[in-house]
Amino acid sequence: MLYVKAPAKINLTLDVLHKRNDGFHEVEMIMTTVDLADRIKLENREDGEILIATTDQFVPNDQRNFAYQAAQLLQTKYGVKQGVTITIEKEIPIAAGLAGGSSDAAATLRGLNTLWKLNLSLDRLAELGAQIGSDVSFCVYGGTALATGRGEKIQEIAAPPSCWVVLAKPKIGVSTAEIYGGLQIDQVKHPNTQAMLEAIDNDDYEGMCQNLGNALEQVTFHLYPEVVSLKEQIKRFGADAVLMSGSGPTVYGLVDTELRVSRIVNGLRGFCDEVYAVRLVGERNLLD
Ligand SMILES: C[C@@](CO)(OP(=O)(O)O)[C@H](O)COP(=O)(O)OP(=O)(O)OC[C@H]1O[C@@H](n2ccc(N)nc2=O)[C@H](O)[C@@H]1O
Ligand SMILES: Nc1ncnc2c1ncn2[C@@H]1O[C@H](COP(=O)(O)OP(=O)(O)O)[C@@H](O)[C@H]1O
Repeated sequence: MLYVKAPAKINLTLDVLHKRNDGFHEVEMIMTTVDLADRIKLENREDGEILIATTDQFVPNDQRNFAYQAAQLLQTKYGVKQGVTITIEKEIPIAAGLAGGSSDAAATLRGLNTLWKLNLSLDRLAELGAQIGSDVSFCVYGGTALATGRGEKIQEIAAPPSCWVVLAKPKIGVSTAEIYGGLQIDQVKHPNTQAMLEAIDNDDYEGMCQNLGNALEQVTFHLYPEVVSLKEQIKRFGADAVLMSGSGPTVYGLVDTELRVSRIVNGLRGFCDEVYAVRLVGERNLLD
């Protein structure tokens, strides 16, 4: 039996460059891990079955679960005869832009690599992860990275300046496919990825705050105006900078003092039920 942690990610930048012939979009994103994590228990089964148990009734408990797909991929690629019971204690909100499902898949890949003694490299696990979803490769490594391609090409970068992150998720679930589908490529507002890379490199908190940017905001904001109001609230209650993560609808605020974190969290009471005060993890492997 083995426990693995599956942390959420946020996007510090998300740029969309163009639409590809395979239907995906070419992206350039800076992603970083935060210390809000699902907990996954992996227990060997001699009957070869893959079973999913989850604490959240809205998470699928069959082949649709990305953790199931991760286990099945390892079984078929490497002729594994064992099965596994995967118990997912869900902490990361679902369909939120925080890569919860992708991180569960990545943690399952890492965990089963150990439990089933497969001895695969992280690079190989990340390659396999890309077959499940574009965000899984990043989640295999965690830490902070520049992700390109459809999101699966990962280049590790330094950890961003340490700070608090207030995450707020409105009561709506967003479909990533719908948001990419609504994007008009000639109207994209491109973030300055280079400036963000420089800010991170220089451990420059203000520079990081000034250069947050997400090309998908305009689509999600148009479809769900409540996300715009939430972003305004977080800013008004004192965050240094605010951005939507991924395709949304979660919005996060960066703050560098604990006192202001509680002010924002208290201020959001009544506007938003799902609020989390977390920290950037930034570096790889701090959570396992
Ligand atoms: C927007 C981002 C940013 O990190 O994250 P989330 O909001 O999901 O957390 C990712 O690009 C999401 O990655 P992920 O959620 O793994 O997406 P996938 O399952 O691979 O794709 C779901 C659908 O989104 C669209 N898609 C996804 C990635 C991409 N580069 N271009 C796309 O057009 C496609 O329509 C695809 O069918
Ligand atoms: N382990 C899982 N946890 C959460 N959602 C999952 C999981 N496996 C599959 N899903 C499906 O993935 C969809 C996207 O969820 P999630 O990964 O939480 O969001 P996002 O892609 O916005 O980061 C959900 O609607 C759900 O049906």
